[in-house]
Amino acid sequence: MRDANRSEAAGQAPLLTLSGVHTHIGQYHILQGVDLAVPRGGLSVLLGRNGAGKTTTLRTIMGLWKASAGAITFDGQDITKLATPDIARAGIAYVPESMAVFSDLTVRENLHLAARSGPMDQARVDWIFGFFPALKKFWNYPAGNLSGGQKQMVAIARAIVEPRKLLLVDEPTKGLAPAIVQSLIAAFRELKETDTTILLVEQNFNFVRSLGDTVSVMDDGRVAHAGAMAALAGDDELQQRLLGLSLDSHQ
Ligand SMILES: Nc1ncnc2c1ncn2[C@@H]1O[C@H](COP(=O)(O)OP(=O)(O)OP(=O)(O)O)[C@@H](O)[C@H]1O
Repeated sequence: MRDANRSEAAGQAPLLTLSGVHTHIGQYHILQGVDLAVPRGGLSVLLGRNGAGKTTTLRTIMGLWKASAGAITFDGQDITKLATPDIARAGIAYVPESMAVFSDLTVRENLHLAARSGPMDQARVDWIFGFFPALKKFWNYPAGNLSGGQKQMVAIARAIVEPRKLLLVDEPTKGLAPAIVQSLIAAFRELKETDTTILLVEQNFNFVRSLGDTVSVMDDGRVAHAGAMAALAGDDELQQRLLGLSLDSHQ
């Protein structure tokens, strides 16, 4: 996001707010009062060790799990009780960890299927090529032939082939080789420049330390820390305290 816009955003209400959100999955009480704010226009990161509740938070925002208490407000609208298709229509796109990509279809066909309101808008496709140039190169190739990082780009492109206000991405680096992670960092950097608001779930701190504007760290179904990424990135002791084991195992 450009600096002028970023300082403008500083005075604005967050695009997405979770206040005291609880989620039960069956008999398990997973989210235990999540407070989270995603500012407009930047890249926010949700960190935390395995099982902290990051994926459950994304799924609760999307209405795939229903919040049992608390409120979720998106762009001024209470979306806590909306059905998932209505939440998507309100302007939130979700890229799950499993990357919803059709391997047998070409990159073009993958994006075409994701454009629900009609034919793809060529100007928007060109905009996507601007930050994911690999997709232009492999436009007519089966998506199954692409590398893991490129498939991740197809999954993200599918989510934003139609305009969205907020993009939720769950652990895009999972299982990817370091060189491919580098190309994803470059792609996210370009995507940020387009002013798309992004909430990125990650365990790989090195992937997000230079990308994130703000960061929230989850532990045991709650947000244990929230602030500027620059503050966490520059404070080794805070990283150790908040991320401890997950940092050790992912560096
Ligand atoms: N379908 C389910 N049924 C029961 N428990 C679940 C289910 N899905 C998640 N959980 C539990 O909820 C807790 C939070 O899981 P979640 O996937 O949200 O964590 P996470 O922070 O995304 O972890 P990871 O980084 O491992 O994906 C974990 O203890 C997990 O075992």
